[in-house]
Amino acid sequence: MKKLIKGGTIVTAADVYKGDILIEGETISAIGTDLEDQGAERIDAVGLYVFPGGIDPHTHLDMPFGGTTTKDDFETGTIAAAFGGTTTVIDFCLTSKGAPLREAVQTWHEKAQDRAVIDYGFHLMIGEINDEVLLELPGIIASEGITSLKVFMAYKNVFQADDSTLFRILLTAKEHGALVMVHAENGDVIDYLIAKALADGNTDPIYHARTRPPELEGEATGRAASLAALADSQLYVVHVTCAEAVGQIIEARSKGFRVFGETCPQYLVLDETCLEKPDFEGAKYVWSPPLRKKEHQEALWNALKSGQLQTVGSDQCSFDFKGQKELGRGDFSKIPNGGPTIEDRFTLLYSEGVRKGRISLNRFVDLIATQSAKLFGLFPRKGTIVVGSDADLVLFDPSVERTIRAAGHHMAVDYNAFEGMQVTGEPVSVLSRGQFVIRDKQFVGKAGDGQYLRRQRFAGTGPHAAESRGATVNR
Ligand SMILES: NC(=O)NCCC(=O)O
Ligand SMILES: [Zn+2]
Ligand SMILES: [Zn+2]
Repeated sequence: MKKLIKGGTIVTAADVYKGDILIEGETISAIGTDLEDQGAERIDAVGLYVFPGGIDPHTHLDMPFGGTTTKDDFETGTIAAAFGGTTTVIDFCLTSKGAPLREAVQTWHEKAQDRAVIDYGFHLMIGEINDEVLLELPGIIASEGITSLKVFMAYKNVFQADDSTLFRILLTAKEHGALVMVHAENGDVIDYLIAKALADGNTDPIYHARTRPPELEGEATGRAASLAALADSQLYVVHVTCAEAVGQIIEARSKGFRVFGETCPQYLVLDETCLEKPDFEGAKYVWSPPLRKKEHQEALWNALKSGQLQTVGSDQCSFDFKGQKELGRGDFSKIPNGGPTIEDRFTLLYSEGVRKGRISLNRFVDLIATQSAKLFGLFPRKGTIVVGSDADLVLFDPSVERTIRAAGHHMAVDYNAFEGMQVTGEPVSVLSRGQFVIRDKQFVGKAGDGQYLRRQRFAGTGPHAAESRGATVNR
């Protein structure tokens, strides 16, 4: 049945205007003022913003880490995402050294396919490079539409790859039209600092931050950018936290290199003092890279505003405080890294960004959806509101004042990292490909309704540029 969204304020990365949206099947068939019902179900959006569904380019659902597995899987995680205004997630498919890449991709399909309530894609982690990997990769990029590859420069002896692997992946990515993503921290030096801290008896959560200083994120970011430039390839730095890393990205971009950056809500609103909370509560705030001193937040907001950082991902990676974060009592290095953020990403960016005058409404949409669609090969199917695009829409009430609480959230964890924060705005209804997933703040979707997304190759470079129809990114 057709649906007519009537009288809302439509917001894209370029425009803000009052209008109606007609949905036929899974896509938008008309946009205009005073559109006729034509037998469509009428949905009143007066007083609401109508945003494109959020795209979360950075999630870890059902992911093993540090001897345990994230609490949120593709069902609970995507339900929480939908409540929060996100209609697409791109999750990291982990691989194991020595095992075929296709096995890992198959495992990730099995985790997601009967559970996701919204659409999803995968990035592929590359931990080593050898003949098998080089043989398999082009086929996976082409047939699976996995057009982004992830390299960890930290987590020594677990995920960390060496510089030669990163460089060769950058070359391969250029050849086959993929975007290389890096977790940029100097894992070797961090490994030494952790061992030293523990040997000195410094075991509390705050030492997680002290052993991963911003200089080591800046250094790794600059190194990755230099290697990308040398390879004439494209680089996306995930979860940027500090002025040092932002500076490296700005410098690389000023020289014309294709270097992009993402930050996350936790780095914009929380700071290092959270790790000092008593009774081991600081463990709730252990992310890598760590939360920084408050002064770094200004550099992040400025870079989001000016376009030097392109996206805000959640880095959703949730572990219970009880039983999971507690694995690191007496040894901070054993605290599973990550936190629950998928549900609050959208509203936090609106509330802290738009409402506090740090970014415009258009920039909000660009950061929460459009740039991710462009960088990760989903535009214009997703990330905007145009005739022919998927009807992934968020009806958002900008006037609601509320307090974030674990008691009311939909993630499967026993705490919320933003507990007690006052925010303005709330998604009221969320549609994914024309179907309500959230209607009047109630979940009405179905596990398994989310579809796997084969994504286009990276836009604008290499022999595959012509395949990426019209997708320009903010350079
Ligand atoms: N960020 C974090 O602490 N956990 C998730 C894994 C990663 O992205 O490094
Ligand atoms: Zn990371
Ligand atoms: Zn991550």
